[in-house]
Amino acid sequence: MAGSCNAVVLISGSGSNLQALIDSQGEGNPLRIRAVLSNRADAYGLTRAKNAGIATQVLDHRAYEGREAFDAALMEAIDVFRPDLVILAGFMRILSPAFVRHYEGRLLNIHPSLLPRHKGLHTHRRALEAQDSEHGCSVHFVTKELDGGPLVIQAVVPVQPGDSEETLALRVYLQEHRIYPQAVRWFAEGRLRLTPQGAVLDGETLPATGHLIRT
Ligand SMILES: Nc1nc2c(c(=O)[nH]1)N[C@@H](CN(C=O)c1ccc(C(=O)N[C@@H](CCC(=O)O)C(=O)O)cc1)CN2
Ligand SMILES: NCC(=O)N[C@@H]1O[C@H](COP(=O)([O-])[O-])[C@@H](O)[C@H]1O
Repeated sequence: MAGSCNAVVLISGSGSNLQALIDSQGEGNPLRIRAVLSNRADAYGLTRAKNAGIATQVLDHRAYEGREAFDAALMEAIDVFRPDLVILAGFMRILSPAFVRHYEGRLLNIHPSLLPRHKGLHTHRRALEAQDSEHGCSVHFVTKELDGGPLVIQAVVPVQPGDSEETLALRVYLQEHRIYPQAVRWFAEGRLRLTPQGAVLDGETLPATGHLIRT
């Protein structure tokens, strides 16, 4: 990664986290997003990438016979760009063990909950149904355990009386757009890495929560 950190971003939807990462480039940040790949052709994130002059490609998972076949095609498409880092930014497919093995240690994800609470989908609704007083978002290294990889950063947001899924999601999004660019920049600068002991930042193993931010 001499000088710059080549990244490929995987999306499935709006791409607001992708936009935050695009906007974080430059100003001494070694991050260089070389391509954006989506499993959905209607993902608005593809438009964001094109507007930023970034290469895009769609691989529709429904066109493949099973998860492993899709993941094999995805790896082939990703490796064309020889990435130092693969970033999941609202990518809504569970990745096979073969995919994770291939990229482990250079594969990050952002999840809209305070992991390990509310792994999986529909996290804002589940936080409200559980009457959680706090919610938030987590950046983690991706492992074969779904949403179970070592945490890098978490941002905590309060759940407010009368919150709907939409109002809570907006509050979480604001923090996602802060913590993901920060975590990615740490990796791009060579400060963040995955070890058997967990996520390590500047030589120090991070706590189980990762770097915790309270808003
Ligand atoms: N092996 C891993 N794969 C993925 C991880 C991970 O930690 N390990 N993180 C997810 C991201 N994610 C939550 O942060 C997530 C994405 C998708 C799903 C899911 O159930 N997907 C369904 C399809 C849903 C759809 O198409 O709308 C599926 O793949 O069958 C759960 C969690 C990314 N992958
Ligand atoms: N389990 C994965 C998951 O739910 N990821 C979530 O999808 C949204 C994508 O928004 P975006 O496309 O605007 O970045 C984000 O809230 C992200 O945390």
